[in-house]
Amino acid sequence: MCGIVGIVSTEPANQQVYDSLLLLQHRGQDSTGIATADGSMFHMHKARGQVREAFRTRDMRALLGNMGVGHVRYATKGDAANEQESQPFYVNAPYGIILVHNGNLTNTRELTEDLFRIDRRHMNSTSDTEMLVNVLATELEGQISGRELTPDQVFAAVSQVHERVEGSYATIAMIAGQGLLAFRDPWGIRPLVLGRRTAAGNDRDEWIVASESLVLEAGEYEVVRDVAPGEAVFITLDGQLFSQQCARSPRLVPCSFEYVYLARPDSIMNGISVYEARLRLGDRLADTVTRYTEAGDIDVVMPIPDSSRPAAMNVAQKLGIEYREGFYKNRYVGRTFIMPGQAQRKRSVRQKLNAMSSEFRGKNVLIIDDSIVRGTTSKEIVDMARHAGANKVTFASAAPPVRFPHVYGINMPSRKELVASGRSIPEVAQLLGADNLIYQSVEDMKSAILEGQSEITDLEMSCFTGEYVTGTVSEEYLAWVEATQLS
Ligand SMILES: O=P(O)(O)OC[C@H]1O[C@H](OP(=O)(O)OP(=O)(O)O)[C@H](O)[C@@H]1O
Ligand SMILES: NC(=O)CC[C@H](N)C(=O)O
Ligand SMILES: [Mg+2]
Repeated sequence: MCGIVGIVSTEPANQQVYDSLLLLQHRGQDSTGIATADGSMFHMHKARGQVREAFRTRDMRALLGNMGVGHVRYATKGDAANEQESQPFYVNAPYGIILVHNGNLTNTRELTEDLFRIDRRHMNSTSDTEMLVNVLATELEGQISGRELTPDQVFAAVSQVHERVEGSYATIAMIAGQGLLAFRDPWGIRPLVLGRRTAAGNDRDEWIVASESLVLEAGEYEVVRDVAPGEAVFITLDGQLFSQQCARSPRLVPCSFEYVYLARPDSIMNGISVYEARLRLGDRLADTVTRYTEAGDIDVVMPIPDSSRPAAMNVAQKLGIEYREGFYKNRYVGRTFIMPGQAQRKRSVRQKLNAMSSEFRGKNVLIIDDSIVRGTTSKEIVDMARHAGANKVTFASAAPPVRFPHVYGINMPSRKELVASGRSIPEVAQLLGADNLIYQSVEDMKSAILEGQSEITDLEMSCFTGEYVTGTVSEEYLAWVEATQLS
């Protein structure tokens, strides 16, 4: 779950891309990069870590030109610490392409072989994004005839990309001297939204494509629409927009985990407000809590900041029990779940959260989190609550048990590390040290997220159900992922 942005402006793009990346920081903290295009010349700066520490003034000054793309990385393939695998990725032909990608390709083994043997292209990393840009380049090369690149040729190349790659990919690419291309996989698993603005005194539109709508709002762009699953959008250097459906049978099946945890609550994704989805997750969870508890079991309801706040608020309201904030969060520690490596994640939970004894002493607490994945957070939290003097600890998750690997851009590749995999709910409760553990059901999660809208009938929920929407995800593939991917 990386964050991506692309801009075709009438002014220098560097600051706009930087500002957008700051707003997408919650989607990835491993590394970041910006590339701009000044005529046919590309400029790029990439570095490890977060946006604020990665770009100095001199780096920004060198990013010339009115078109730009940016990326914040949360690695899912390859090496989180390897700068060579940070994005954007560049290939020098045809024309020169620079690409950013949010998602994860699931047929990288086949692609590695084909890219080398058939396309004779050399990959210098294990990143799936390097493969994606090379497939795009090969297909674009195959479509170009004559001296001019046409939108139809670009769209034909994207259609070929859809045929060759599998998995999830929300993608933005700059083609030197030509324009900006954005496309989304045929299931629309990862998000991508299109925006437009016309600056005062300007006679042409400026365009933005980004992972989340809050970026558009902040830049005073009007939200045009989400890029459709399988669709490609091509914006020329002078601001003309062309779009076309490039997939054979597109169907919107967006990732449920965006609504549960990943996205910022102030974003609207595929027409669904993330904040409202989280409130509704709280409503449904309250009903389940009522079924699994007795009167007197809960004195106060508490969120684990930050992501579970909306759900916890509505649980409290629906149960008619007081909402209190007993955990104080250190705002200078980033999101722990998206940090690489279990040791760092574990250390950071303690640095990030502190329990206030006055809120816990002698009380029966219902602690709400948006999800329990590895159990890193919840185990520490239950322990902290007990040390702070809690009497009875009930723990509830606004998402169902995570039992299966996520292979579409969220780094949970191995069943071994998922606390609910192969365990019953009482066994997980015991492991976390909670007196009672309550999970949202899959049906309730789905209807809470989709309530009130009719266009989407399905969500990508594989980490909860084990059902994968794309082709090559088999038991054999999952075993390979478990043996080779990051953890
Ligand atoms: O079971 P785990 O493996 O611990 O993962 C789940 C936890 O990780 C996330 O929090 P995070 O600290 O990343 O971000 P937040 O501040 O947005 O809640 C999520 O909100 C859960 O609290
Ligand atoms: N989370 C993501 O979207 C990751 C993108 C890409 N697979 C990488 O690892 O860099
Ligand atoms: Mg959290």
